[in-house]
Amino acid sequence: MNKWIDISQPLSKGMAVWPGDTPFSYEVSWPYEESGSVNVGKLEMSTHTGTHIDAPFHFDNEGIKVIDLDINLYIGEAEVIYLPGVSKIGIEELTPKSIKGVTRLIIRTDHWKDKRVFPESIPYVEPEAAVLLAENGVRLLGLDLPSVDQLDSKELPAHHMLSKNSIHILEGLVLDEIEEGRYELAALPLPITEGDGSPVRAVLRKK
Ligand SMILES: N[C@@H](CC(=O)c1ccccc1NC=O)C(=O)O
Ligand SMILES: [Zn+2]
Ligand SMILES: [Zn+2]
Repeated sequence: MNKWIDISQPLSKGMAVWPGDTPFSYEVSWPYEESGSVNVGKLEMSTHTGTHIDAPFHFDNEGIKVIDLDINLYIGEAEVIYLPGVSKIGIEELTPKSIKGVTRLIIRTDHWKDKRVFPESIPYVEPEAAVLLAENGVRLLGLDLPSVDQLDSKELPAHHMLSKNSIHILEGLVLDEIEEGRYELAALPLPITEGDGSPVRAVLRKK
């Protein structure tokens, strides 16, 4: 049996977050010395920190929230494809890859090399690609990038087109060591009832 591989960014102080967003912080707010029996921690973070999923509510006031997401999307068979050096992820880039019948598609670009620094620009998903992905059966798209849209986009066309085509989004994966092929994926969101997104612990196991 193959081992599970962690493809999540460690959550730690000073980690890269979206410019202007809440920095990640963890502290022991009630230390052992005070409580007499336990350390109790306190977290403060953006829901879009590190490896995370977006709920449609993130980009649509009428969209569903994290608690309403189908957990079956985030566990199961996944296909990893490698698109090194691309400036966008469009029909042209996807056509050479066989993605027929793939429910969970994970794209390794290697574009975000130093995860300690937020990137200046990223390859983005072309809205038309969402239709092609949906036609092939994709329901979850995971990437080693902090967004599926250009970083300065206000309209977020890829987020909207993916969502319109029933494709959910998993961002900020660490895929440096992951070869193309068929895997099992688990990347479950936390049950944040009002959530617009959630950090996940994402793991892969080669099939
Ligand atoms: N769409 C990005 C996040 C994003 O756009 C964002 C995250 C935190 C603070 C501001 C953001 N966008 C602001 O224009 C994502 O899905 O992670
Ligand atoms: Zn996000
Ligand atoms: Zn996003």
